[in-house]
Amino acid sequence: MTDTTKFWAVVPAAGVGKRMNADRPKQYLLLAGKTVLEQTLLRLLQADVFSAISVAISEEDPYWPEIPISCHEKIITAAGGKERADSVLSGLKSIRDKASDDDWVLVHDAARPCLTASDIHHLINALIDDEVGGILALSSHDTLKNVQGNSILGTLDRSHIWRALTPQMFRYGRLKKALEAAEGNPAVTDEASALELLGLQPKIVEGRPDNIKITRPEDLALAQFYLEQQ
Ligand SMILES: Nc1ccn([C@@H]2O[C@H](COP(=O)(O)OP(=O)(O)OP(=O)(O)O)[C@@H](O)[C@H]2O)c(=O)n1
Ligand SMILES: C[C@](O)(CO)[C@H](O)COP(=O)(O)O
Repeated sequence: MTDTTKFWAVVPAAGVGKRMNADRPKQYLLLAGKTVLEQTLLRLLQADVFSAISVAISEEDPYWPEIPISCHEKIITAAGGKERADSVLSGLKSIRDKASDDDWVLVHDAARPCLTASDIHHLINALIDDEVGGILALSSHDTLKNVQGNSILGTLDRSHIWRALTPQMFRYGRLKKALEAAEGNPAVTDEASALELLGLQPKIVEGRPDNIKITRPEDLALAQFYLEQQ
């Protein structure tokens, strides 16, 4: 890495949060006195490593202009897309005049507010000299079953099954090209899967188990607990 390499963050925050069954998108629900999105952005800013943070916001979003952090000097707003991958690509395009192809981009879900600055630096330190990049992930502590309907077909080798988290860290140019090549592909639910489609093998870096994604109603209380413990 040259000492001119910069770090950028892209935060997909344009989802509707269907599984949350709330009166607003989950990134705008209150968590420890702030919105989920503000908590997430504060975590990224606390890492003190990003040249800028591009936040992909739905064009129907009335909440974003009302939260003070949207005016932060390091925050850039991008238009969200139909799927998460489209929002991430839009975020990448919003910094194309600033980022170099060899700069690192960390993509982090708005819905993961319990990320710690230490895990951001853990991921960067682990991959800074890597050829491809990679992701924070969690190994499984449970027995894993291959299931069809409600029947068990067999037991999986848990050493080969990891749960992908975010941030996911890749070089700007390669990530943008991979997502452009994968546009419209529903199998691309994270950045690593777009790189995999190019035949690359992103690395796994074990992350903290409290870096949960707020997805269902019960996740909010768990996130509150984790923020209180950190
Ligand atoms: N078109 C989309 C869809 C999702 N996201 C973001 O991607 C992250 C992870 O996605 P997920 O947990 O699936 O969020 P939602 O799509 O909002 O949830 P649901 O599937 O329950 O609607 C979230 O921060 C979400 O805001 C996005 O930026 N653009
Ligand atoms: C990117 C991600 O957080 C990795 O686990 C996850 O795939 C995003 O949530 P979604 O429900 O797949 O959109």
